[in-house]
Amino acid sequence: MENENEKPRIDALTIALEGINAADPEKAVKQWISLEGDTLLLKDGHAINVAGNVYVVGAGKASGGMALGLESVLGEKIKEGVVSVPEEIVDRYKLKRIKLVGATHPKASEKSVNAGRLVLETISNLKPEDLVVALFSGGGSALLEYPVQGVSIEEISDISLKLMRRGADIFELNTVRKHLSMIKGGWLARHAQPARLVALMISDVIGDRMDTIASGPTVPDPTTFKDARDILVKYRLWEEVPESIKDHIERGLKGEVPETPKPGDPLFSKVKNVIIASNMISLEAMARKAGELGYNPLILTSMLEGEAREVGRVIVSLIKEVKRSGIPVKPPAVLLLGGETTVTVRGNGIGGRNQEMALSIAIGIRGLKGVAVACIGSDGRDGPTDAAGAVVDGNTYELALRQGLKPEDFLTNNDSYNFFKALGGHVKTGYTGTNVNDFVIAVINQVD
Ligand SMILES: Nc1ncnc2c1ncn2[C@@H]1O[C@H](COP(=O)(O)OP(=O)(O)OP(=O)(O)O)[C@@H](O)[C@H]1O
Ligand SMILES: O=C(O)[C@H](O)CO
Ligand SMILES: [Mg+2]
Repeated sequence: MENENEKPRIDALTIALEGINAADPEKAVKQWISLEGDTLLLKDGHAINVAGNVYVVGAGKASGGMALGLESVLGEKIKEGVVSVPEEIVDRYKLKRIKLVGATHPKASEKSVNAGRLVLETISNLKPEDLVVALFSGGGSALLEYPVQGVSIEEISDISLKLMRRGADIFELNTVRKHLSMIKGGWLARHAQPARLVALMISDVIGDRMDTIASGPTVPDPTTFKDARDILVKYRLWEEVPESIKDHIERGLKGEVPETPKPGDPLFSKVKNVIIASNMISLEAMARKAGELGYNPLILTSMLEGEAREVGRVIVSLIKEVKRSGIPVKPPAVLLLGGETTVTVRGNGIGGRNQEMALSIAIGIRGLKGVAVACIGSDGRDGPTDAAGAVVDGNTYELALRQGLKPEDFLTNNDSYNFFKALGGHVKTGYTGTNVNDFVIAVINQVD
């Protein structure tokens, strides 16, 4: 019967929206900070005097919403601010004190350097009583840059693209970018001296390493010029990099140019870095919502990685075990996973890692009663499509066959978008304005 899956589908979507809501940039800032007289209070109890001027800087796809939240808390306290966002959304937020500048992502450009120049100018020649509030989120590395002397932004964006295409992960990519920048890797914090600095971050990085989020402009950098060189060697790019980049890294290796500021550097005694939204924070919010809906929630991970279709098969095995033996959690249950899978695209179809995972799960849960799974990209864009992801249940497979759609064929062709377009099941949120990676919500009732 179909209606036994209707409620799980609706509940899966309700829970998913709770996860996106928990990562809302404006709300997250307002939940994390408050102003009492001349004291800025953080949710973790940290208190900062704001008797001096307050300057705001930042960059990232969610940083416009963060700026909106900050203005509503600090208002007139803010003397001035510059935050870099994707040029497509630069007019989306109406701000009074903070200037949004449009730059480019995922490829950095002169617009990113312009934003970098404005940011550095904003926090130059400050006083000890001044406060800098930094707002960083995913996409910040491309949106904000100020290259080291002698290296061009084109050279940085070209080597970044080559590293991505050769499979470098975000930690490796940002290790290289930190060593070619006057902002990344803690340099922004040094530039802000002698003012105090609070950095609020929305994490799109698996494991939430703060030195990697937007390449950590305010965070001590444990990586070195040697790490950067080794990464370029690992991806067979050391012989290909422009002379300017090779020369700078070699001078860094010889100590002729300064290393990025390291953990333990006294400058960070006046810096406070906090993550105000992340995949785990959203998973915890979704677990609370699942509990309110009467389910036993279980968070399994916020660090999910691997080939989407294979990860889907593992999730199917977890669902079947819950139904069969109530292990690791008794039904009615909700399993919650987060992270960022990958897709090796071989076919000529259209899709995204969340839609592909949902299709793989639909194949595996065929015939299960009372089971629905939603796979969602929190930024609202799954792959080059207008869907955030998809929701499937134990009937999806049969429904597809009845319409002459063979799920396995669409999976083989990496054509998940067209599968859900034909059958239904797309989740469309529009651009959410945040990015804390992907969510999987598996709702499991015990109806048989
Ligand atoms: N036909 C397809 N089917 C499944 N996945 C695809 C397909 N085409 C592209 N992809 C996947 O979509 C990914 C790009 O998705 P997306 O644009 O959401 O990137 P992202 O990592 O989320 O970047 P951002 O942080 O900017 O959102 C690629 O890494 C690729 O693996
Ligand atoms: O901009 C970046 O570096 C990535 O989105 C990780 O935060
Ligand atoms: Mg995305």
